[in-house]
Amino acid sequence: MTAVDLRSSESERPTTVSAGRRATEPSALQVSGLGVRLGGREVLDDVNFTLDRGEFMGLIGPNGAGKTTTIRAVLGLIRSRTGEIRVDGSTGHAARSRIGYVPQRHEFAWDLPITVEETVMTGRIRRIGWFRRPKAVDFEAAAEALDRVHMSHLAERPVGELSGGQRQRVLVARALALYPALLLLDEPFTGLDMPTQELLLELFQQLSQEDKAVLMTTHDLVGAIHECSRLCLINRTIIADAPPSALREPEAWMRTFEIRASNPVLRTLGVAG
Ligand SMILES: Nc1ncnc2c1ncn2[C@@H]1O[C@H](COP(=O)(O)OP(=O)(O)OP(=O)(O)O)[C@@H](O)[C@H]1O
Repeated sequence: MTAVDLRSSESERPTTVSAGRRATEPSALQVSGLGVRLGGREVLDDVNFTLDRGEFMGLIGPNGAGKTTTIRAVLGLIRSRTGEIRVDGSTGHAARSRIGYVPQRHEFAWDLPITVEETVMTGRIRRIGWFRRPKAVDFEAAAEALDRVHMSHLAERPVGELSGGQRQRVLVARALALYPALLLLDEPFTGLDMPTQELLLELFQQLSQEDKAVLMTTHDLVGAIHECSRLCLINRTIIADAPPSALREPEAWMRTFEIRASNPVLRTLGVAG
């Protein structure tokens, strides 16, 4: 059985401090020399990056670049061939169990006969303990998380009845119910209308300003350039890692997406030569 975390809800809640890593504290996430082989192919090779609290990082690359694989490796869901992953300075399972993870929407079993609130509560299952009942602090955390995604009014609704945008918001609340210091988002905007994208984007930015570290994979390049504080361009390995303002030259984008200098997307991104 998973150990129950006895911390009170007060101690779980983060204090809001200014963004940026203090000299004495480890990075929220440190990926060093990560290599992953899947199906006999080298999917990731020597991937290196760090993510500090206060940062909102976009992990960007073409289909099959290894974005989801990177997230799955950080979560410990797949075995890496080389390298080391540290969460809050630790390689242990305990640190990983406090990562907030928002999977791609289709990965969740939406036909489960449970309500929105119960779905959010599944995000705290390790803390509650398997086969134990949630306590007042768990209900408080779930309510707070639902409130942050503006879904409190649908708490009693069966999840199977929700729209795509509402489902995405529930998945975000499920991750937030754990009060994570590190939040991993796998393509959170796919198929969402603009108001829902705006709501979530604003929330992710707020979370990073609340001293959380936020990592998002996305195919919305323009959105990432405008909204993320840092971008990692990946194609099997990290090709560039910098704030968007420092990625004004087309070469790194061309290498990452394997496109020519004449590709109009470069003009859309404002990086054409
Ligand atoms: N279980 C698996 N077995 C074999 N190969 C896999 C497996 N999972 C992923 N791959 C391969 O690993 C590579 C990286 O996949 P990954 O899903 O990480 O890419 P991605 O950057 O997230 O792509 P997308 O933008 O299409 O979601 C792909 O070539 C994919 O086919």
